[in-house]
Amino acid sequence: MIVLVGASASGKTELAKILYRTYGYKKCVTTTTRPERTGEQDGVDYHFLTEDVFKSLMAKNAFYEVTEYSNRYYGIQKKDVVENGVVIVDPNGANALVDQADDVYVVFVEASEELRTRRMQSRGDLTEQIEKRILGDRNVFQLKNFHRIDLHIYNEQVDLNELALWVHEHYQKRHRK
Ligand SMILES: Nc1ncnc2c1ncn2[C@@H]1O[C@H](COP(=O)(O)OP(=O)(O)OP(=O)(O)O)[C@@H](O)[C@H]1O
Ligand SMILES: Nc1nc2c(ncn2[C@@H]2O[C@H](COP(=O)(O)O)[C@@H](O)[C@H]2O)c(=O)[nH]1
Repeated sequence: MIVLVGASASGKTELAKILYRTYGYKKCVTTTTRPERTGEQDGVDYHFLTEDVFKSLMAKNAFYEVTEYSNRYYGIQKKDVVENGVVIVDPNGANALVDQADDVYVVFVEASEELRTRRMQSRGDLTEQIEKRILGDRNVFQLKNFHRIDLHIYNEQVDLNELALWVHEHYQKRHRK
């Protein structure tokens, strides 16, 4: 499983879409209590749950891990981790998978704060939310917070198709070892 990790608007979602579309990876849909953004779909982008339902699943030990981000819960349900999958999580999620799951390949996606701010503005995020994410991400996405990184990539003015090919090839190479 490819685990994509990176700060907000580093490009993880777009990169993942190419991995599904072009190379046949399957999406591991995670679960959140945050509201849907315009264009997002329940069961496709996330499993969107109320806090009560989320907590009842926690009580049933349904998650590999649960984290809080921007005052909302996010979690990887055990049932959603599939073979040849791609999952997008923060360092807590990546560490939980590295420690507990098989065949985990962690890809850290980086882009500058300036570019990420512009991308968030273009997708219509609120200014206050952007500032909060930029500041919060400075602490969260530090190398020291990861148990392991297998591939470190930079999505700064590059062709995302080439970046996706790079990730796919490196992941496959590791499989052939
Ligand atoms: N290499 C690129 N070239 C052009 N646009 C890009 C590139 N990478 C990302 N973008 C654009 O930046 C925006 C943010 O990208 P994306 O949604 O993939 O980020 P993300 O890391 O998944 O963010 P979040 O964690 O906040 O959901 C999108 O509108 C996307 O189209
Ligand atoms: N540890 C986990 N992190 C997760 C999970 N699902 C998503 N994420 C991360 O949350 C942020 C915010 O995502 P957004 O869609 O609200 O912009 C992002 O960094 C994701 O990587 C999860 O199950 N566990």
